[in-house]
Amino acid sequence: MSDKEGFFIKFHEKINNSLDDVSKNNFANLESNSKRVSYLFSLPAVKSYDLTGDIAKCSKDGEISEKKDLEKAHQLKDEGNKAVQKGDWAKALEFYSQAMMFVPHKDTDELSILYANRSAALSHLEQYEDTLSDIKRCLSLAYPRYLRYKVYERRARTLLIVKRHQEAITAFQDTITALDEANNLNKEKRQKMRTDAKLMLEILNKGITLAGNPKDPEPLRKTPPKPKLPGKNNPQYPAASDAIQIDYDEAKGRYATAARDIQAGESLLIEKPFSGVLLGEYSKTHCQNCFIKCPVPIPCPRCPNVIFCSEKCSDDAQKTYHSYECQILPLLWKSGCSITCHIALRMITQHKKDYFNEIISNMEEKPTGVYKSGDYKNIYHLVAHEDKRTKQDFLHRTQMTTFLLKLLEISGYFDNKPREKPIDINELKSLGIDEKHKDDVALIGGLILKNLQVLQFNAHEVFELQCPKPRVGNNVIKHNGKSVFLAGAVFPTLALFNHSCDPGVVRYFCGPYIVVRAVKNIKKGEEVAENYGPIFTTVPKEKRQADLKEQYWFDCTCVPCQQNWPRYEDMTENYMRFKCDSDHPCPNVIPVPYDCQEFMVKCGLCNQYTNILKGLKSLQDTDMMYKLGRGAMEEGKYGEAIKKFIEMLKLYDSTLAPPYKSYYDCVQDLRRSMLAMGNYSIV
Ligand SMILES: C[S@@+](CC[C@H](N)C(=O)[O-])C[C@H]1O[C@@H](n2cnc3c(N)ncnc32)[C@H](O)[C@@H]1O
Repeated sequence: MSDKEGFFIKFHEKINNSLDDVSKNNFANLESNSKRVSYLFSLPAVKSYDLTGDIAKCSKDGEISEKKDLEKAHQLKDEGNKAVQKGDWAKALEFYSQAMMFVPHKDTDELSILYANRSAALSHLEQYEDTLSDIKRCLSLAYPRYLRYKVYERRARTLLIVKRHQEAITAFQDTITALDEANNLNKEKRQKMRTDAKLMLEILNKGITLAGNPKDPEPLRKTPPKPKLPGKNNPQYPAASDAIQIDYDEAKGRYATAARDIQAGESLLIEKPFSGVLLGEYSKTHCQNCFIKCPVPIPCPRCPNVIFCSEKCSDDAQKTYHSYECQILPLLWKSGCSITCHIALRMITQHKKDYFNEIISNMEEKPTGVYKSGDYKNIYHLVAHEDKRTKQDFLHRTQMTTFLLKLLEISGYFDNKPREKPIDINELKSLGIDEKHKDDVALIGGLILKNLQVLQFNAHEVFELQCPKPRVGNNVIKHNGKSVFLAGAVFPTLALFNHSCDPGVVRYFCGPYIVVRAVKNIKKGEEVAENYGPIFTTVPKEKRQADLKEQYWFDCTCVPCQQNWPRYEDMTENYMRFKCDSDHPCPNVIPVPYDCQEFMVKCGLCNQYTNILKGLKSLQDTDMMYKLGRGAMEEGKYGEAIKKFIEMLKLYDSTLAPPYKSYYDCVQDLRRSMLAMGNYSIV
């Protein structure tokens, strides 16, 4: 194990080895999560466990977390200024952004200067909405009064470019007023700026009067709009459309089915995660709160560890989880614990302790009523397979819980007082938690242990497409992007969908929202299944089944598994799979060779005849449609491509039964075109 991997695995091994058989047996007899956690914490070997040795190995000079550091901020600002002198505005933007992350909270004047400098870089890079945002931030801080004329003038000129003339008038007026305090400017320069601003005011006022005093256009949106389901939502499961219904059976638990015929392309579910956590390696490039890439970040006021895309995301995080996680994040990352551990912790830090104290009394009752994505009780009742767990499994997860609880204690969570100062390694000399938090250990520890079990089966990866830089004059071709795993999250309604090796849906992300769309036509009453990893077109049945059993603890009985469908590369194209189109609905498939001379073929099941000529005629145009769809895709016209692929699937479905290659070519391209609608970044 390298230090880079952290100490979490070693920690488990050591704790495991330090427990005697009696303790392990006692533990095995415990019947609730909270008893398991409390018991482990009562053992001297656990209480006295010293974490400092483990941590020291993976921290530089015993430092656990990076601190705000004005000197470092100054160095980075200087680099930014040098980049400006070379005219490299993109580099300047990067350095100023990095510098901001290290400015201590109290040094608001320094931060305001960085915002002002960055607004200049953004203006040169023609990112006008960002320029205006940074100017606003700069002015809301302690930006020196004698310099304010500069940013007011930049604001005025930027507003002119984006044609917000009414606002530009105010900004020019502010420039003139601010010039009174510009005591660093010599008289002539000051006078010239004043005259220019007055002239602009005259021109603007005249223009606006002539145009009939029109309203300014709305600012351009920086964040993607919240996606919306077309049509009606399911009243019981509002994150899903009314085309989805949730059914239950003893063997499969809950699963989604089609409440009516669903057309390929339909949006079926849009949901925000109950909890989601960005991977540590993206904490300086993507928003901690909504996971979108942010080239113009705003820093956390207290730590240099994370960035946010907007004040809204920053506020959401600061008011909840991040105030507690701020100081413990580096330790969490360095420990090498999984993203699942971090989500289990976030599910706690996003609410105050009192919230859990209030809801715990009726937690075991099955939730009824509207299934809301923000309701912890729904998460608590997701599949955890508690009855199938071994004592070793419980012990392992309870050990994870002890570490997370220790971090919570250090974070100030139990005292409802977010920690301000960085962690001192000596605080980790013992894993034990102060006696006064005994009840918290039982309550919150029990919930973390439950979260860890639930997340094992119900968490999803959050990804974005990383697209290569386009050649000059080209569109960004997003379907060629690489899917990159950014974060982990739990989506409570999506977690009710079961798996199939031939899934009916695709999922992608718009900001923090997951969007689930049909990639096939699905008949009323049929299952709407998603995919947990292995797909029949690429992975052999034995491997799919083994992986699903190991990870999700079920035996897959989907149609491709039952009928042993061939992988894509093994699909033969020497016959077509006609659907029996007798008057009585018949599920049979009639294999017809390509060189078949007859046009009426008999079904071996219902003995009725199917007119294959009619079917072949309807498929005549599919080759051309596919070419057009692919062509649109290559030009980045994904809406057009999707339309063509959907039309094709309709024709295929009216005649042939999968699996066959051209059907999966079409489904695959439909899937790729839809993925291109989601989050992406240029690399
Ligand atoms: C994300 S949950 C899906 C919803 C779950 N059925 C429920 O009742 O809440 C994953 C779990 O559902 C069950 N499951 C998923 N797909 C299945 C399938 N194709 N057949 C049987 N069980 C399945 C397994 O128990 C799996 O661990």
